[in-house]
Amino acid sequence: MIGRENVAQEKAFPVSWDQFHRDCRALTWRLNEVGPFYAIIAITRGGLVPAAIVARELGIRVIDTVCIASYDHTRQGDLKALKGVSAEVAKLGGGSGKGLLIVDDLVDTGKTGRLVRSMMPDAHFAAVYAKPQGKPLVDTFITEVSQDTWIHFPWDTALSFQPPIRP
Ligand SMILES: O=P(O)(O)OC[C@H]1O[C@H](OP(=O)(O)OP(=O)(O)O)[C@H](O)[C@@H]1O
Ligand SMILES: Nc1nc2[nH]cnc2c(=O)[nH]1
Ligand SMILES: [Mg+2]
Repeated sequence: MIGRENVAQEKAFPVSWDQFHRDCRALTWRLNEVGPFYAIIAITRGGLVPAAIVARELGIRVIDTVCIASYDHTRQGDLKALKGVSAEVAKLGGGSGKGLLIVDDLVDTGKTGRLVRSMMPDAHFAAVYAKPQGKPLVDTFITEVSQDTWIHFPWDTALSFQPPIRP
């Protein structure tokens, strides 16, 4: 079990729906230069949201999932691959993943990315956000945040009252 408490001075990086949508569009502009892709593989669950946006922008209708569980809120446990890519989509990628696009919301330590890459070594791996440890695993990303930053996604958060800076 890797505890996030090992990471000193955690900073918060809240992302709104609007910002996330814009960052996904920016990611797609970059991916459009690299494709075309036969299919998108979303790493669940966080990758489902950017995968839908990227698929819409690139006109891709074949979408599969690789289901990985590792974090229990902010603590990372052992990685569990709950579901791999379907035989049909694996065939499109010729067994090595060539021409397939893997999408996730972020790479942090890179453990999830490494596992998925081992399943499809020639696939293109894109994430919206990247931390330094995970960055070498992704082919395309949009925004880098420091390793001691926790990204708060809009599907995990809600608007709430903030006390004023000067009480
Ligand atoms: O680079 P790593 O340190 O492996 O972390 C990155 C992974 O962690 C989060 O998923 P999580 O396991 O929390 O599951 P979820 O997508 O279902 O929320 C995130 O969506 C990435 O998939
Ligand atoms: N929401 C969220 N999940 C993560 N999983 C690994 N790192 C992060 C992060 O910074 N934010
Ligand atoms: Mg995830």
